[in-house]
Amino acid sequence: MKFIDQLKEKAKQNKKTIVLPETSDMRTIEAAGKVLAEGIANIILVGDKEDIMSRAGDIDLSGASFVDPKNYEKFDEYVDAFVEMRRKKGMTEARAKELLLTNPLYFGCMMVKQDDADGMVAGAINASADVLRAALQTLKTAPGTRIVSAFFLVVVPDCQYGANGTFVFADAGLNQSPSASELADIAEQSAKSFELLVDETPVVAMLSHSTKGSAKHPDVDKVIEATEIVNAEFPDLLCDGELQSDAALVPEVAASKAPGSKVAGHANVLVFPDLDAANIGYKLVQRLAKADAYGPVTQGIAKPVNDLSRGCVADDIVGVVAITAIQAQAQEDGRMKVTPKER
Ligand SMILES: CC(C)(COP(=O)(O)OP(=O)(O)OC[C@H]1O[C@@H](n2cnc3c(N)ncnc32)[C@H](O)[C@@H]1OP(=O)(O)O)[C@@H](O)C(=O)NCCC(=O)NCCS
Ligand SMILES: CC(=O)OP(=O)(O)O
Repeated sequence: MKFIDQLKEKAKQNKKTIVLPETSDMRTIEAAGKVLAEGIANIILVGDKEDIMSRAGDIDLSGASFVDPKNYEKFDEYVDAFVEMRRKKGMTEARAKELLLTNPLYFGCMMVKQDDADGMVAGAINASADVLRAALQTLKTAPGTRIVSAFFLVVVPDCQYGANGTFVFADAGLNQSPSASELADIAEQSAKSFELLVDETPVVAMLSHSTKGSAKHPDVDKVIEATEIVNAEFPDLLCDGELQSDAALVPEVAASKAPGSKVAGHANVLVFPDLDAANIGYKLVQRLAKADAYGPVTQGIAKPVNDLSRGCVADDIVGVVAITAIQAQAQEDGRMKVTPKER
């Protein structure tokens, strides 16, 4: 079975309700049809039902729910809740009304916040910053979480590295210049996400342009410090750094560059030193190695809201919907809990 089909099967076991706010986008409509046809999740489409149905053509959306902010019976409830939570940030009733009427990202996040949906997926037509800001402002971090971060689940065809070519790439979507402490949090979160989605032991490489002292630079020092934090706080987690990506992935290179490392040559969770490296890296692998790349999937938000690349195709959206449903169930079960140590 293809890896993505395993994720879909997992999602089907506990059918969740996922809201898709970007209904002016045909890939989103196509994805909604596929999710419904395959029984992966229940779908809420935000917008005018007639308009969406007319654009859907042959795509069967008969199983979807449609919610139009303009005439939704809970609209005023959402406005009140939004004002209440953002009052200290200067939110007024008029501004909240306007935002929830005109910006489907905020409306979708409020559906999740108010428990009318289990998760949201967007980002096919909106920039990541806009999707993530709406989620962070409304849903906030999960208890005990210091930072929210984002990863891609990358599935490389015909690849013997990682978990049969499956990897987590982090943080490829959110934190632009993480500190050593933030990188350590990203590593812990990413290991948990890998375990949840791939069902294999995470092997975490803290990536750098240096392997075990081969280069000296403050950027390298940051990765070394992050690795030390992870190893001190999570001694059971297989994590090593600083490693170049060839040393992280290829056993023969690992043997010469990082002899004795339990991680080098076997990594399946790749923690990049910053967003530039991670975002550029995942797109290169996606486009040059023809990998599937699902995400950016967030980790650490109180309830799952996941992003997409504007370059996505409908099947990417379907995959992220399945991942969102799995995360929602895991959060409900308390499987994603973190207990951060004081630093
Ligand atoms: C996500 C992002 C927009 C947040 O930016 P920001 O300037 O902190 O945005 P805001 O100030 O509006 O923050 C919104 C809220 O999120 C919180 N927040 C921001 N980053 C956070 C993080 N990593 N973890 C937890 N909360 C965070 C802020 O504290 C703020 O909370 P508040 O409004 O309740 O006080 C910004 O980090 C970003 O643009 N990241 C890069 C996204 C991107 O372009 N990715 C590349 C393509 S995938
Ligand atoms: C994740 C990402 O890079 O998003 P976009 O391609 O939309 O900028």
